[in-house]
Order: sequence, then structure tokens, then C-alpha cells
Amino acid sequence: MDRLIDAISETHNPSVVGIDPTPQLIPQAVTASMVEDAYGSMRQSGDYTDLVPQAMAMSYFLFGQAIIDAVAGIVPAVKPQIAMYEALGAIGVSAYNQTCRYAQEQGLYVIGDIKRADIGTSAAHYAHHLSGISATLPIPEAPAHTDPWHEDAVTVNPYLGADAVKPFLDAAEPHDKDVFCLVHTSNPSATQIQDLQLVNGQHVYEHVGMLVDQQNRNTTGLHGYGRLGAVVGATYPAQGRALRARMPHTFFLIPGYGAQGGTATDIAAMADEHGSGIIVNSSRAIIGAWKRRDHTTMRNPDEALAVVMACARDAAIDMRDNLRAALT
Ligand SMILES: O=c1ccn([C@@H]2O[C@H](COP(=O)(O)O)[C@@H](O)[C@H]2O)c(=O)[nH]1
Repeated sequence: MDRLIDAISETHNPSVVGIDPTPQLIPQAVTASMVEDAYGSMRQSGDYTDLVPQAMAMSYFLFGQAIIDAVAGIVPAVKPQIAMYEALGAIGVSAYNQTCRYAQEQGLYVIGDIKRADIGTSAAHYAHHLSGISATLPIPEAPAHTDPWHEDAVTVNPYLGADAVKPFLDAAEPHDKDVFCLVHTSNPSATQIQDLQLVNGQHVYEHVGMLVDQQNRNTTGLHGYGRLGAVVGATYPAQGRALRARMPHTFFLIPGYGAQGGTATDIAAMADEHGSGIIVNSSRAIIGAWKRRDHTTMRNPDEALAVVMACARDAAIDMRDNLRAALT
């Protein structure tokens, strides 16, 4: 986590902007212009099968690029949500890759919210998100190693157990990347399974947290945290506080701030004694901030994206200032 923690120190900002584009969050002027472009490029062939995914994928990319330009220099990281892009098929995944790549080029740490894991052999292939792909070909121009994903970290689901997460850690280590494991999620039904009490009195989420922290104990970086982070929802402050006490070697990624109701006060108890050890995500409250303004100045795509950017920037600054105030 050292690279992420250094980036947080440089920006004095423990927050990450989530890039979760949906048709409702993209200004109409942007989508309409992308539909026109896609329609124009397909007119020759007369095959419009991919018109909607192509127009949406282009809109998502342009929108993500605008958000990244707006918040680069204010936040240390972004967290693109692959679900929105995968919904569009192959062209959507390509827009996801391009968005991650653009964010890295702007100096941002990229957390790919992919929530993967599977039995060993399948997990090993999902882990290429972190390791990239290597092939030695008898073609001198072909690079021996390529990273098609452009992510610095990914999220994983621990339900299958340690062997499903290990391939991600094995891939992360040599490439200096990180993994964030779901420990207590932010959604309303999170308690249904995660808060079940085990025979030893511990809750399921505490047991998962303990396994994650054990993994980190002997592999901490310069700032005292290991490569395996924990996802802990802002909407469950009591559980978050309990986890911080039991997980001194684990860095927390905290979603649920803003649109889901989590506040800076809820989060403060999840930080370590120096007010660090956490990064807080907000997606819709930042990328959709433009929807709270009047839209009379959004007559074309450029004007619309300028408003999106100004509003996202203001919202990111407000979030940074609220977190700073709560953590000092
Ligand atoms: O427990 C979890 C794990 C992941 N998420 C993801 O974070 C963002 C939150 O979006 P908001 O618009 O800020 O609510 C989204 O991508 C979720 O899939 C989470 O919310 N909770």
C-alpha cells in the first residue's frame, strides 16, 4: 500500500472518486452526440447492431475522462466500477481499460472494482488483472509483457476462502500492486451473512478481518500496512471501529460515503491513531454532482462536460475538506 499511502500524503486527501457511469449520470447532450457519431460510422455497412453499446461506451469513456481531468491533483486515486462497463459487452470492457489507462497516465492510483475470486485455476486467470500477460514470441517488436488492464489494485470477494484470493496476492507482489478484500460491505443486507455469530462468539466479518490481517502481519510495507487491504463500509461504523482495533496491519478502502449515507464522523473511528490507514470512496455524489445544478448552460457536449467537471471538482474538494476536518 506504500504507493497509495504516499499519494494520499501528497494530496493530503484520503479519498477516492468512484467512476460508476450510468445512462442517468451522463448529460443528454453527450449521449446524443455519441449516438450521432456511432450512427455515422455504421451508415456505410448498414449494420446498426452495435449502435447502442458503441454510443454508450464512448459516452462512458468521455464522461470518465472528464471526471479524471476534474479531480486529478485533488484526489490520489480513482475506482472505476467494472459492472457498468461490462454491461455493454466487449466494447464496454474496452472503455473500462481505456479509462483505467487514462487515469494512470494522469498520475492517479487506479482501484479496479471487479470483486472477483474463484477456484484456483480460474482465480489465477482473473489475477491477470494485476500481473498482465506475458508471452515470448519470435517477433522482435512484440513486447514480452503487456498489461491490458491498467489497474494498481483490484477488489476480491473472500467467500471461497484463501486459495481463491492467493492467486491475486501472488500476482500483486512482483508487480507492486494491491488487493482489497471485502470484509464488511456497505449494503443494507450486509449483516445477513457477515454479522452472523460463530460458535467462538466472533462474527463472520471479524473472522474474515482476522484472516486478512494475519496475511499482512509479516509483509507490511514502509507505512506499516500489508498488500491485502480490506473493504469496510462507511454505513456500519460500529463494525468498522471493531475491525480497526483488530486489524492494525490492514489498510481500509471505505465505500458508502455520500450517496449511501456514510459521513466523515462515521469514518473517523476506522482510521488509525495517526488519522490514516484509510481511503474513502464516493461515486455518485461526485460524478453526479452536476445533476444538482441548473442545466441551462448545457447546450452541447462541451458545455455539458464543463459543468460536469466543475461540479465534480467542487464536490471532491468538499469531501476532502470534510474528511480532513474529521480526521484531525
Ligand atoms: O461494500 C461495498 C463494496 C463496494 N461498493 C462499491 O462502491 C461504489 C459506491 O458508489 P456510491 O455511488 O458512492 O454509493 C460502487 O461502485 C459500489 O459497487 C460499495 O458501495 N459497497
